[in-house]
Amino acid sequence: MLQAISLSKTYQSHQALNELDLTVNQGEVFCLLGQNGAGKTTTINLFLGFILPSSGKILINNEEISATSDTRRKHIAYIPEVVMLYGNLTALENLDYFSKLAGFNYTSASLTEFLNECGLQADAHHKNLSGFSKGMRQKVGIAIAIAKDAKIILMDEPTSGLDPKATEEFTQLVKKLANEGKSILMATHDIFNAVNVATNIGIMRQGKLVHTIKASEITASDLQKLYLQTI
Ligand SMILES: Nc1ncnc2c1ncn2[C@@H]1O[C@H](COP(=O)(O)OP(=O)(O)OP(=O)(O)O)[C@@H](O)[C@H]1O
Repeated sequence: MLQAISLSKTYQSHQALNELDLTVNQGEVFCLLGQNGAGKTTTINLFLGFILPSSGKILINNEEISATSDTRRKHIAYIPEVVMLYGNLTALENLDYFSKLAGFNYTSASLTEFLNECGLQADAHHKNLSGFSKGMRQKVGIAIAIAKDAKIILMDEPTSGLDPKATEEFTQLVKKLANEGKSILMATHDIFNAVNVATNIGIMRQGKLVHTIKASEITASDLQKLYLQTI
């Protein structure tokens, strides 16, 4: 479980995040919506420890995380908008390398299984990543998260630039990960996908979370209306 309690971040005099309270339980997908500059990436960067909060707390499994804590690195995986891995290594080599960095030494059969689980076609397993599409890179990134046994996965705009088929594959994969007990937080501009994939949807405005909605209780069209009224 991932939690922010009254989390704030101020840059000079600009408040990028204002007392954010947010919980992503095990098995849940939380989608953060909001205009450019609303504070979505700031939220993710705080959870990742890339930046320090001005005030407030971050908890993982009910335990407060300090700036230097190892818990964060152990439990959280990050899938950025474009997954940057080694272009001159194959999918399997990248997966093997990053698994070993995290302290796991898998057989090639297990590594292959992780890539299969993420839907990367078998003929791509031995190809260099330099030729991979955004969707294929994302699958390798998610395979690394699974191999590292990360309980929490953070994603920044994962569906931007994906074609509809790749978006659908991504959605099914995220749902499967949530069913397996992962906590997933994603920043997105994709209202339709948010309704499809999320458990909860938050709408941010000027650093504040102004609405939190259960995805099962709203249609994409009503969410779009609420979003446009809110921002
Ligand atoms: N390093 C920084 N220094 C100063 N201001 C910053 C810094 N990083 C972010 N901000 C400001 O904080 C606010 C929130 O930015 P953030 O990147 O979190 O928004 P966002 O919701 O992720 O937007 P986008 O959809 O464009 O990614 C913005 O006003 C931004 O200009």
